[in-house]
Amino acid sequence: MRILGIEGTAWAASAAVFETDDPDALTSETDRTPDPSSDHVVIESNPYQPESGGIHPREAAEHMATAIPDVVETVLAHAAERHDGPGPVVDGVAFSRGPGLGPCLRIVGTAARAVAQTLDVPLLGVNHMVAHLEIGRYQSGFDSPVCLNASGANAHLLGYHNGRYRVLGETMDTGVGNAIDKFTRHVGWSHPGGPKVERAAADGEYVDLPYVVKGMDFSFSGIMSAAKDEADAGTPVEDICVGLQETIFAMLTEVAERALSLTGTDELVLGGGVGQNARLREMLAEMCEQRGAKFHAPEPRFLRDNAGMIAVLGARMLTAGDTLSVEESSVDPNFRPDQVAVTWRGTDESVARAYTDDGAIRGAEATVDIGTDEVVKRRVPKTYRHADLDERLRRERTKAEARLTSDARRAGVRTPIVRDVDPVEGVITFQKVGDADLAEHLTADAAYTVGAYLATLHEAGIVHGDPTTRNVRVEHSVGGNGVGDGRDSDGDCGNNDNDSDGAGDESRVFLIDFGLGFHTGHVEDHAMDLHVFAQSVEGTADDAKPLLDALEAGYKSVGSDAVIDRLRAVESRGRYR
Ligand SMILES: C[C@@H](O)[C@H](NC(=O)OP(=O)(O)OC[C@H]1O[C@@H](n2cnc3c(N)ncnc32)[C@H](O)[C@@H]1O)C(=O)O
Ligand SMILES: Nc1ncnc2c1ncn2[C@@H]1O[C@H](COP(=O)(O)OP(=O)(O)OP(=O)(O)O)[C@@H](O)[C@H]1O
Ligand SMILES: [Fe+2]
Repeated sequence: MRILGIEGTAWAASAAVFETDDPDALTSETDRTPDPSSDHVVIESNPYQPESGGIHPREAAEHMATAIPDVVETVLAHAAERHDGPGPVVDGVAFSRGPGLGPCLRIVGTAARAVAQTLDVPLLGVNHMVAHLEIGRYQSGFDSPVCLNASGANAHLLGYHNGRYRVLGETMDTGVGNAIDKFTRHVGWSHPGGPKVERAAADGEYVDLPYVVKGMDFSFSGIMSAAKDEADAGTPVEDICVGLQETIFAMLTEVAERALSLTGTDELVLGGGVGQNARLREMLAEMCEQRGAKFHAPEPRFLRDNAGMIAVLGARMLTAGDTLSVEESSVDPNFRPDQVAVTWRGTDESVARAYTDDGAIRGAEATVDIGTDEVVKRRVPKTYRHADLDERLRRERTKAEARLTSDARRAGVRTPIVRDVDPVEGVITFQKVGDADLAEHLTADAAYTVGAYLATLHEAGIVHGDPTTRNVRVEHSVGGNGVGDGRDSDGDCGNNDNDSDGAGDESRVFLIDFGLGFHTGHVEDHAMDLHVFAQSVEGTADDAKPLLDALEAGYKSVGSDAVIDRLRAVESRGRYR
């Protein structure tokens, strides 16, 4: 099978030919794994370089209009050389349908339709973000990895579950590359800024900048304005570049680790143009090595925007029969990866793995030793982080966790009693609560209680900061070794797994892990708590809807509708900026 790929979402006018002798290995229908060493990919790219400022959509589209026909012609000539026998030189034409800049996408779409019609071969509409992740899965042979997409206009964590790629976490404002590029424009450097930051950082000293993660979501607006302020105040630019790399990439590495921890998988792949940065790759590799997880980063030509990844995913789609008619082949500038019906993978595959409790538990942040009635949580140094940043985060979070765990209990939310705190060493001793994580026994009742608990916190001006299904403990089996009176809401001491009367069950649910929490009265922060919990449910539950309905019902039983309204706004925000 030979596929032509065409890419042109923003800056890279690119065409590629992908050829494989074993197309069946590209779908889950067979047990075979693709063998990249015997496949063949050529990529021909022509980048658009703005004269000044960032990418201008109209100029970029003009670039596509002249460059796309050339790169397509070059790779088709290559395909013709490799082709023997009758029939068309390629078996399908794959193109980036979105996300991206509308004017650029339309040119790519038109070119793809024209070639497909001339050759009389099928058209394959590829989601660019899913292509950024599938190229890493293809090359690594990993089964069901978490994928960190670190590109210009995007930044998110994806995991496959139940026929779709779920967004486990993402930027709440700009993409990671765009954030870096905005800073470099501010200091007068030409586009793209990412590689220049990497070069400058080689000669700089670390400076502290704001670090913002909320569960597996994160935001760059605070750090970017602080970086600009530092530049305006005369801090050497190379020092700010070190601060930016160390802070932003530590944030991405932390959320990637949290996604590994939440899903239980031990495979991570990297995608996107910022993935070319050696420091980011080094941090991710180190984190994975220390957790015993496997890590794969494709080589740079497959990380930055390129048609090779489009052609490889196009081949998977053609093998699965996932073709587009010309009439339905319109482009979509806001095409989200979680909108894609993943036809080339089995519905029973999942990023979520069975959870095994073997004594010492490895969370994303800490190691936790579980005793008979005590739990010792140690924030061990993370060697992938700059030592100053590491020290600051461990100290701040240990203090916040001890204080907020107690504040939350005073506000009426069940949390473990804090028995001892050592902020310098980053160690807290807690009472042991529950006998399982909510992730293992996810019921509507418990989700209702989590909703009510979060609202109670918010009413008291506290946000949890990381309310995932692994940061809620439940008393699952009566007579287990957790605390509480062992009765469910019906008072019948029954197993609660199938008991979803929507009434909640406060005696058996506990919130833990307040290390990312803080005091705030902002509706936006409150809505983010709900969003973080909802994402963790969506990433792993087979049927998330009843659980999310229960969550909201529980929230409304205590909290304000304004927060639910804001949650809707958070969910619907266009994130491709
Ligand atoms: C939708 C699509 O058009 C978009 N594409 C895109 O953003 O191009 P990509 O090639 O994935 O990433 C470009 C970004 O990658 C950054 N970049 C490139 N090399 C870098 C490096 N060594 N260090 C840091 N950033 C780097 C650039 O500054 C730029 O912001 C996307 O994937 O989000
Ligand atoms: N007080 C407690 N009682 C019972 N189990 C606990 C307690 N504290 C932690 N655990 C167990 O240890 C696991 C990890 O704890 P915790 O979430 O606090 O660590 P973490 O490293 O911050 O995790 P992450 O950042 O991945 O959420 C929990 O999911 C839970 O199973
Ligand atoms: Fe991209």
